[in-house]
Amino acid sequence: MTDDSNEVDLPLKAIARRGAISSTTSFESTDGMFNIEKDSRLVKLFNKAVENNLLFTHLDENERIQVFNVMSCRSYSPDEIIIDQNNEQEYFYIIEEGEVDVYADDQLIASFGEYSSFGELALIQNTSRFMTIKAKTNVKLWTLLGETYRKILMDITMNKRKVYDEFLIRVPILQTLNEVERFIIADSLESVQYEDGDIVVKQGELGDDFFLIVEGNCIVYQKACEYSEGVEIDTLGPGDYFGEIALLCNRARVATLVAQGVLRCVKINRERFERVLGPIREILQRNISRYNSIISLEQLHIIIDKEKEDC
Ligand SMILES: Nc1ncnc2c1ncn2[C@@H]1O[C@@H]2COP(=O)(O)O[C@H]2[C@H]1O
Repeated sequence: MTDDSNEVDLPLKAIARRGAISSTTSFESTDGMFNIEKDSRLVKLFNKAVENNLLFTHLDENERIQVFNVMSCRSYSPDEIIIDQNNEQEYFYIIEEGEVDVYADDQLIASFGEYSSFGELALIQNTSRFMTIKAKTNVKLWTLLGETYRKILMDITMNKRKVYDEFLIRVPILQTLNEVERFIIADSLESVQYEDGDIVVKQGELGDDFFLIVEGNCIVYQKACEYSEGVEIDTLGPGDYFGEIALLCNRARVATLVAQGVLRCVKINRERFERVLGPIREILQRNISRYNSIISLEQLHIIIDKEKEDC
């Protein structure tokens, strides 16, 4: 095995680009490797390799990059053992070049090729993998120690809670929540940024996200019917929210929101919305009637109230 030393010689750089709210922490991985900022080609390769991996889908781009940056590169020749069954360290692997064979008690159980990832069990638990992995060809792969991944995840979570809590505590709609409820929301937030004129949500389209504005403003436009002109009906700013109607009422967006200058938001997807915003669902529903809307939102209320009765 050869450690690709050019990787280690690179200067230590910041591990994550700053998002709307992001936390950057430096880590020294437990296998002695430092953070090495990965170039865009590698980030693309890693993203592709983990695209169907559940353990990465809940991380946003910044968080994934923090994990990628502690991955170490190793090269192997054909037939070289990459890991043997009795090795106590647990790794997750991404193959950049070549192919590997996986054996359990000398039985070939799987083969993996370029851009594939394997060993994700190592990321969630601390048990022996009972697998021997052998290079089939010349192989270049990237490894992540399970322990390092778990530490990063813990640090990301703690940082995110701390950073977001300072924001969430000032959001009017969340005033009734306690600290634990705010932490649950913080864990689910993803930061997004829009440039001046960007359409964030569009009337008539289906949507899956609920937004809180961190910084900047957006203008709310609405049209009375499909063919009429959009009319400016409101402006939203820091601490305001939008996008709840599509999620609460399971219907298309009732307004178009356009960024005015740089707009920084955090968003929660549909799947998490129900779970984390349950405690303020009723307030959100009640507030819909306060909108200065040019289309009737009464109908929506009838639907919501009916749903409540049915429950
Ligand atoms: N006056 C308004 N009328 C309707 N929706 C509004 C208004 N002001 C802000 N909005 C938000 O615009 C959002 C557009 O997407 P949704 O329909 O999901 O949810 C809507 C509300 O959150």
